[in-house]
Amino acid sequence: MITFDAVSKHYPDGSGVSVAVDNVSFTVEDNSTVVLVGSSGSGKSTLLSLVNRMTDPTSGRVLINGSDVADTDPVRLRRSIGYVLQSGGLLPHRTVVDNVATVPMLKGESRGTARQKAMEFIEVVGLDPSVARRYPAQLSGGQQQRVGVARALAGESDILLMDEPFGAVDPIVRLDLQNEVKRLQRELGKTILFVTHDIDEAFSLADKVVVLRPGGVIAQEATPAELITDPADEFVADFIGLRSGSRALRVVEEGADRLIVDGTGRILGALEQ
Ligand SMILES: Nc1ncnc2c1ncn2[C@@H]1O[C@H](COP(=O)(O)OP(=O)(O)OP(=O)(O)O)[C@@H](O)[C@H]1O
Repeated sequence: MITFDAVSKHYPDGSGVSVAVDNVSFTVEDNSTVVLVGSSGSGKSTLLSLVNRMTDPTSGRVLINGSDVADTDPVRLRRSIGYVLQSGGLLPHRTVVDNVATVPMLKGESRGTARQKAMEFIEVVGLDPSVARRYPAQLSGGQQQRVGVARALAGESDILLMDEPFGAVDPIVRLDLQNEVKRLQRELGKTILFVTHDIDEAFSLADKVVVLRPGGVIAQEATPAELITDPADEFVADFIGLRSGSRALRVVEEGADRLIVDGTGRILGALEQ
């Protein structure tokens, strides 16, 4: 479980400070996916970077399974947490298998064992084993992102941090990758903190969505169904697009069921009773 406990992060800004995250508290339960959404600059990436200590908070604490990350060596912490970035972050001069094997090797596995493990994760993310000997530049964008996910999984951490991981791939591949993340979460029981600008992606992946407003403040923390049926205020309703175009979502009662329907009449899902 990841716990943000009254976390703030300020950066020096000329003569004053700029507030990236302001007194944020929420938890990511084990085996669940929490998605952070919010306008640009609302502190989403900063919140992720506080978990693996790429940044330290100005005040407050981030806890993993009850232990303050401030008490863990940052390098060890980073090796123990999977991190997937939009750019993929693959090493261009290493083959796919060696990219994925990097973390197991850093953790002390022999090259042979690390490569064997890497091959397993390459298959877990749905890549053909034949891509293992290629270099990142010889892969499509979607394949590169799968390698990024495989590399994050190869650390064998329960926790995955994903910062706009599918922002640069086309919509069809993106759907595919989202389904892959859902499958991995189900099958491998991961605890995932995910950042996206895409509200459909958030609704598709999240057990819980945290909507941030400018200034790094939580506007609402809720399940997708709660956000749709009971947005906290106009900012949230506008942000999730409740009142615009084809996304004008509404709840329709159909006998005993409560269905979520979009502006074109398409049924998107059913609310739990
Ligand atoms: N290293 C830094 N030094 C100074 N200010 C920073 C630094 N990193 C982030 N900020 C500021 O903190 C605020 C939050 O940034 P952050 O990248 O967390 O937002 P975000 O919600 O992820 O944005 P985006 O959606 O555009 O990626 C922004 O105002 C940003 O300019």
